[in-house]
Amino acid sequence: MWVFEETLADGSLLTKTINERHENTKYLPGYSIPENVIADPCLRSTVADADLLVFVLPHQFLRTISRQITGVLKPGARAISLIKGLDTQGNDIRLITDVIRETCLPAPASPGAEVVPMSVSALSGANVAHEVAAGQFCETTIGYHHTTSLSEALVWKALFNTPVFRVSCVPDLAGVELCGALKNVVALAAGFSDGMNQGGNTKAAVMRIGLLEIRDFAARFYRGIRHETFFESCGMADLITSCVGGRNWKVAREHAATGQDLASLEQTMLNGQKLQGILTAEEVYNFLSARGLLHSYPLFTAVHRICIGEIKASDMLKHI
Ligand SMILES: NC(=O)c1ccc[n+]([C@@H]2O[C@H](COP(=O)([O-])OP(=O)(O)OC[C@H]3O[C@@H](n4cnc5c(N)ncnc54)[C@H](O)[C@@H]3O)[C@@H](O)[C@H]2O)c1
Ligand SMILES: O=P(O)(O)OC[C@H](O)CO
Repeated sequence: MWVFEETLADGSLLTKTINERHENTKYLPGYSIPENVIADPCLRSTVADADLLVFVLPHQFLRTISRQITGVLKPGARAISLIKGLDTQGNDIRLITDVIRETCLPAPASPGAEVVPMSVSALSGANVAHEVAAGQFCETTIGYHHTTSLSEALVWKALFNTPVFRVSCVPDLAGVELCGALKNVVALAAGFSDGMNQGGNTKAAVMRIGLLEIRDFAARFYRGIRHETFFESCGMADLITSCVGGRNWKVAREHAATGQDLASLEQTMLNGQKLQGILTAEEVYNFLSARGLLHSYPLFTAVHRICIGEIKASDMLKHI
């Protein structure tokens, strides 16, 4: 397991602490990591011989790591993304799995041979990390490209599925990824609603409107989106858990209740963890704005405007 190296508050290195204590004391304190998982600060040596690569890091760091590993990966290696976010190029939005496929290239099978890009799937679901680590039952969804075969996804299912982590596979890669990324924007909206002391009816309305915007966005801009995907764990279920106890929800609630700015709250409340919703709201806003479509996504638009201080959280409901 590659771990971004950090010096902890007591002066020790994060990788050394993980390997000696078998616990990630900064990001997942209180849970044991199996002894066969070794934290390695060297990205290239970690990935060099891997047949299966699991990408799970805040999406803003992906392009930096892909630059370091391209050409090092084993020919025939496959990847799966657990990242909930999007990538932007100017005013264009890219799926994270596309970025991995295009920028993390394997070495050629023999000198001079054509480089064959990796097959990349996505896993996303109602999977708040500490609950998964505690072994509480949950479900998750693996999305594979609708033009490829189920056998690709079954490799990943064999790796991830357990009696308490139940995996379903759907031939809708874009749908699974978009649900995972866009629910973070809706979770911010739900947090603003709760922070303003609105009740369950209002929050339910915010979540419903948010789910419609997610579905509309996916269907408008991507091919092969399946209606059923929104009822998988990656859809409705992740939206619910994120709006009930996720970090985006928590920080947004605090912002609406106290008026403190979101960036400082992210720092003080999350101890180095990152909010994905603020960045995703900005990316989606720029993408929609460039296409003259902000009016079709009032909730996504209002969330970004609140994040940049253009409107107040207390005015959100007027805008949606
Ligand atoms: N935490 C959850 O409950 C959860 C659940 C499901 C999916 N996800 C998704 O998984 C992805 C990662 O989330 P997370 O919660 O593990 O991370 P996080 O938000 O807790 O961010 C901290 C992580 O970022 C790493 N990091 C810090 N600086 C870095 C850098 N410069 N380069 C590379 N890595 C750096 C840290 O080592 C640490 O692993 C996100 O897309 C998130 O949406 C998270
Ligand atoms: O804590 P959040 O808001 O990043 O959400 C965590 C997971 O994505 C929930 O499935």
